[in-house]
Amino acid sequence: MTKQLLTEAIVQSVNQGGKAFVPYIMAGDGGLEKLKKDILFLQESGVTAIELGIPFSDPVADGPVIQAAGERALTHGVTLRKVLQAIHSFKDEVTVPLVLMTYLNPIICYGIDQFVRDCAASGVSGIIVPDLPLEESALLQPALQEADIALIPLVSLTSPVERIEKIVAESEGFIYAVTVNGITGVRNGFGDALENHLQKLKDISPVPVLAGFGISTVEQVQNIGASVDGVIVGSAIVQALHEEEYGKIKSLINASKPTPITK
Ligand SMILES: O=P(O)(O)OC[C@@H](O)[C@@H](O)c1c[nH]c2ccccc12
Repeated sequence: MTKQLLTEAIVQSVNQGGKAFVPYIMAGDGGLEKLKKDILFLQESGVTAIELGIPFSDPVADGPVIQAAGERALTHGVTLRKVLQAIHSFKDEVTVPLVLMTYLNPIICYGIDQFVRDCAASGVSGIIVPDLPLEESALLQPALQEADIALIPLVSLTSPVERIEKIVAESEGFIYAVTVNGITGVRNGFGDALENHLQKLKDISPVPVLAGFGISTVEQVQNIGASVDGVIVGSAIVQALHEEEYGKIKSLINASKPTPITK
């Protein structure tokens, strides 16, 4: 699937009167056999796209829930290569865009060109590399361009305006607006400056803006979603999948759908 389809999927969720909902899952949490089941469950439950995390030994941006999921996946012997092979094996059944989230090191070990070719062959439409600074994006960009895969930029709350403008100008797929300073994980409140920040991003961005980090409840999906094109929910989904609380996942997804008119 191409990067245009990723953007279109988000736009479509918004045009239908709701918001995009993108769950983050840790590939291979519970073993790679479970990956297909998880992806198809989320797809059938109405998600817009799926962010697929690759387990890594040194996940510097990750909080305790995702770290623990990564460790479980690593115990199952999950690697970047195995994840790409797995999604390749069932790609004909996947209709939602997949965004791969991996740190830079596994990509370098894999070989950049081979990595991008294999992502394209497995139907990946975007990648997120949290430890790749904008200044180094040329490392991946030519190969990704060729393969029609988006490099999704992360914009933090503390990025200065000039930097945000630069990131936004080069953005593809969507912009990942990080809602808190710090690591991933469930949080109860957000800073006062958040709504303004998200609004500003939306005003200047040519691609959709999705907000992520610390979104774990139906209310947060609705409240944060209201300022942007959609939300990304990681830790809450990872935990619920681990505990097989499928109803909880469905209600989070439903919170992004158009609200029925009640008389
Ligand atoms: O877990 P949270 O707080 O819901 O945040 C989403 C996040 O988990 C997911 O997008 C993600 C997982 N690892 C990352 C590393 C960097 C940026 C983003 C991520």
